[in-house]
Amino acid sequence: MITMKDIIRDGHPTLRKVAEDVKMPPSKEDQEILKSLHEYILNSQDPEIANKYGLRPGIGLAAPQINVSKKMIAVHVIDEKEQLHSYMLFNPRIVSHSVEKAYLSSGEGCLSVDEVIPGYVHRYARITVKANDIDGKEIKIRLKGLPAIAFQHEIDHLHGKMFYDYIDEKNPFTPMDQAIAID
Ligand SMILES: O=CN(O)CCNC(=O)c1cccc(Cl)c1Cl
Ligand code: NI
Repeated sequence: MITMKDIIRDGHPTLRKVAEDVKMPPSKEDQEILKSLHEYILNSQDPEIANKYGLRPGIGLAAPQINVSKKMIAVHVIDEKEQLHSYMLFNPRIVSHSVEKAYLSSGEGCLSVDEVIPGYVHRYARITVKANDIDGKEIKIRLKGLPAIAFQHEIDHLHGKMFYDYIDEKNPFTPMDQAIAID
């Protein structure tokens, strides 16, 4: 199982690389890695397991964060309508998005960043993602709200981007006039 010692931190070069596409159909090894990312998030959201193994909670995880520079992400998050969004994906890419932006009013955090970096991270409010599922089948997902934000945070990891790259240092809490605040 993945624990915090497997998570690489800011400054490690892999976090700034563009990850490799995963060849389809996926190998057993790639499928195991993808499952381990998803397992970490579930474990990190279980108070007992998280406490026992000292896991920082997460709603998503990307393979580069465990020093695997391949396009794999896992997300497990409940949206504002109490709908569960749980995914393990290869090669996710945003194929279309809203003009409208959104941000988490509480800002964002990252397992690969040990300090708290306050500020609004402006992202697309709605996105359409194409990806391959664990068996290699192509899927298309439309997302909004917190799941859309989480997907953008994870897909950024596959392109060497970190959430704080978007925070305006001079005024970290710039509320973009047209942007939606998500609590
Ligand atoms: O890349 C994934 N992580 O670093 C896991 C820890 N961060 C989070 O779960 C997290 C926290 C706040 C906002 C977003 Cl969008 C995310 Cl994703
Ligand atoms: Ni992160």
